[in-house]
Amino acid sequence: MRLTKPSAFQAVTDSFHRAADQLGLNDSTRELLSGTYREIRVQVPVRTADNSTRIVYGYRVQHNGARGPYKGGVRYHQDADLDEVRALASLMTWKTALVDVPFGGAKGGVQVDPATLPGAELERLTRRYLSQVSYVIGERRDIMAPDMNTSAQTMAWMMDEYGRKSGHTPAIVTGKPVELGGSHGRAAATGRGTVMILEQVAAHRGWDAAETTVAIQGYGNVGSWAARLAAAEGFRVVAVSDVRGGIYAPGGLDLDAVDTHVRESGSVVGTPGTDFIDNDELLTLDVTVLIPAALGEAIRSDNADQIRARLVLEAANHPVTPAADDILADRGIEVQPDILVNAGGVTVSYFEWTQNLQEFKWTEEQVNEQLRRHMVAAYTAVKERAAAAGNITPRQAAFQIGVERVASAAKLRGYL
Ligand SMILES: NC(=O)C1=CN([C@@H]2O[C@H](COP(=O)(O)OP(=O)(O)OC[C@H]3O[C@@H](n4cnc5c(N)ncnc54)[C@H](O)[C@@H]3O)[C@@H](O)[C@H]2O)C=CC1
Ligand SMILES: O=C(O)CCC(=O)C(=O)O
Repeated sequence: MRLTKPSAFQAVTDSFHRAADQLGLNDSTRELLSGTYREIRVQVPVRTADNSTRIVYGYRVQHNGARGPYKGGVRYHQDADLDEVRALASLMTWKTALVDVPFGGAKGGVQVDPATLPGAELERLTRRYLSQVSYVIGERRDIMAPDMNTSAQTMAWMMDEYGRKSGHTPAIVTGKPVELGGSHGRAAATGRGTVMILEQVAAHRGWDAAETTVAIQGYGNVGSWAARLAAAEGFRVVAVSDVRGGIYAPGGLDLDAVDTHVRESGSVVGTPGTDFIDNDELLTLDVTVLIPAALGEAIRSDNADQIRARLVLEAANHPVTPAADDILADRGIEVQPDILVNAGGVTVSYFEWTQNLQEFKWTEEQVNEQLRRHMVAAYTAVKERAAAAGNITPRQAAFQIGVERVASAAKLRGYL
């Protein structure tokens, strides 16, 4: 029984400790892997349109680099504090290990609501943040990428700013525009990886795609690509949402109409032919599959017993708290974990990085084929580990695999 709400970092570390118990890790290994290697907080002064200065705070947390350079996105959000960034950085360590790309784990955050930064302020903030953290990053040290409220444009500004001091260095960030050395397929990769996992589970369970209904919270980069690609594979996407609310059409959404409405109005809400639902209602719809693809901790102990989906695919990072995870497991609802489901993004980031280092471009077909190879291998490893252990969840199996690989690399390097 948990009496106080754990912080985000404590919550994701809970999964690490469960894996560490199951693997029988010794104390020094546990201490090394549960902590972070380096955390920096920087002041980011931003000159505003009225010629005053606004100070915001940015973070970069490098969690573990045993398997390769630190790797992870940068989030702009008013709640992106050090604890949240730490939590997200640690997830990157287990994620890169699980999908077997040669990176460690890191994450960045700037604690600001980007909607409050008009015009050129967002670019000035991005350049200043990059410059403040430039002492700890590098194309073979720590490589950034987009996350919530950051985009290919943000990465273009970061690459350009880094290049002012260090010379043209495309591999310093991934998720760049294709014209600047970004990889074909990176924009869609996290949503595509999510749908690859959906296909695997559906095949395993014998679900017919047309009968499989899907609700998605969040219609940004990840959620919108997951929706479009799931629909393209024949799944029935019945509900999507964004920060302003959600839309529902039991027969299936017309996603072209949704995209047109988003382009014109900035929100999914009000798409013709749909009913309004709020985000709480979306989470508790009677659907086959629920895909949280927005913020962390969307599913908590206060709403976990109302979830009616048979499968939760964690496209967002840490969308299910540990207490909610236990409730869902007790209720027989399968949860496929973030470090597997949303790993398509960092996998294609790895392909982008290698393309940049080799100064060579892959086709989109090559990218998607290699992405499928990594995603299916990771899914299969998780399924087999869970089956062999008998009584562990996919999350526990995924963490066991990730933690085992990082512990092994740390030992081989002589850290332990
Ligand atoms: N972009 C990427 O490649 C990856 C992203 N992720 C995770 O996926 C999630 C979504 O990221 P992106 O799609 O990149 O962000 P995004 O900024 O492109 O889109 C976020 C979406 O969530 C909605 N949203 C924000 N606050 C909300 C709230 N309180 N309730 C409901 N909806 C809300 C926004 O309106 C928007 O539709 C995050 O948890 C992120 O960490 C994970 C792996 C890679
Ligand atoms: O593409 C990347 O390097 C990192 C993506 C990310 O931040 C994540 O997987 O949470």
